Amino acid sequence: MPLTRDAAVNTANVLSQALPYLQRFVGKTIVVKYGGNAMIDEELKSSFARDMVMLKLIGINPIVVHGGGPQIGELLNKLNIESHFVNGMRVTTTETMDVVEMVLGGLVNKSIVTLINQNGGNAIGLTGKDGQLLHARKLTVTKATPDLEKPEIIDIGHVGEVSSINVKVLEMLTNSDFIPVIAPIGVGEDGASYNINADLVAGKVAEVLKAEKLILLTNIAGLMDKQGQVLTGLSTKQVDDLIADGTIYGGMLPKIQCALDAVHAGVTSAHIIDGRVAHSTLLELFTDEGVGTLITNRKG
Ligand SMILES: Nc1ncnc2c1ncn2[C@@H]1O[C@H](COP(=O)(O)OP(=O)(O)O)[C@@H](O)[C@H]1O
Ligand SMILES: CC(=O)N[C@@H](CCC(=O)OP(=O)(O)O)C(=O)O
Repeated sequence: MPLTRDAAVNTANVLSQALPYLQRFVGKTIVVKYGGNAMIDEELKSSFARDMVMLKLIGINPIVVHGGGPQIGELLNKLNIESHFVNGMRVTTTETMDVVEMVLGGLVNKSIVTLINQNGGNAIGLTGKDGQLLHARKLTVTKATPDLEKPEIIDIGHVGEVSSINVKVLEMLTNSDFIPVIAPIGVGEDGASYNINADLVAGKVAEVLKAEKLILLTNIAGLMDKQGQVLTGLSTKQVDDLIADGTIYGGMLPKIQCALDAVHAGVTSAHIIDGRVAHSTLLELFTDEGVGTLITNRKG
């Protein structure tokens, strides 16, 4: 349907208002973490894919890292395997690791790649095994005990952290106009698979690429205080206090940790935004309002 004159003028105004942001971000790399909880319905998934295609077309370099926690949980459920989490990380037995690899590297990765390609982009899906993109080592998780000198070490199985990233693979793809879509599975020195929290992978990718922004799309309006108000412009000290008093828990723990690590390592800003809002990435990048929690490297 053709636009009315008013609607057409409005569209032109919106495009024109985006000009200063375009000037700032063209040529820059933006790492977007697409959480499994933000993959709600087909329309929303399609709006995400269109945003990535549009960024690439206008000369911004999007790198997608995806999650898929709820999708893994669904298949584990069908297989009668229980899900357990420690500090927001899935306890990953050998049996669970197989399911994680199938769901993330197969189902979820290929559905995002297909959507981007259907919308006119050129996406290539990778797990950390492809081109040895993500080298991983076992993650050590500790729990405080009354004896502060000796925290208890908890074994959560095949859960990893990124030890190094083969940046050449990403550079090769992005220089050839592809959009990399990365599933958070790492490879150990012995070739073993590691399940890595997708937020942590996105944060590390943003760090090594010296990205302009790390955008974390999730299923909540942002980082909230106890009253449910979205918090923004937080310092490291404030975040530590919010973790200590239990305001930040579960899946928000790795998210906030990787956002802080990324900005400390030189990423200009990290954003935790509501992936349930259509075109939330474009709103965050190209409007003054923004749509979530902004974290920058502020001391205090
Ligand atoms: N302070 C907080 N503010 C907002 N969400 C929080 C907070 N603490 C914990 N959460 C939880 O973290 C969840 C987001 O993490 P997670 O479910 O792992 O998302 P994703 O799948 O997008 O990575 C929220 O839905 C919320 O339940
Ligand atoms: C170790 C660990 O917890 N890995 C995650 C990987 C997927 C993920 O991070 O998905 P979301 O971003 O959708 O939560 C998991 O198994 O659920």
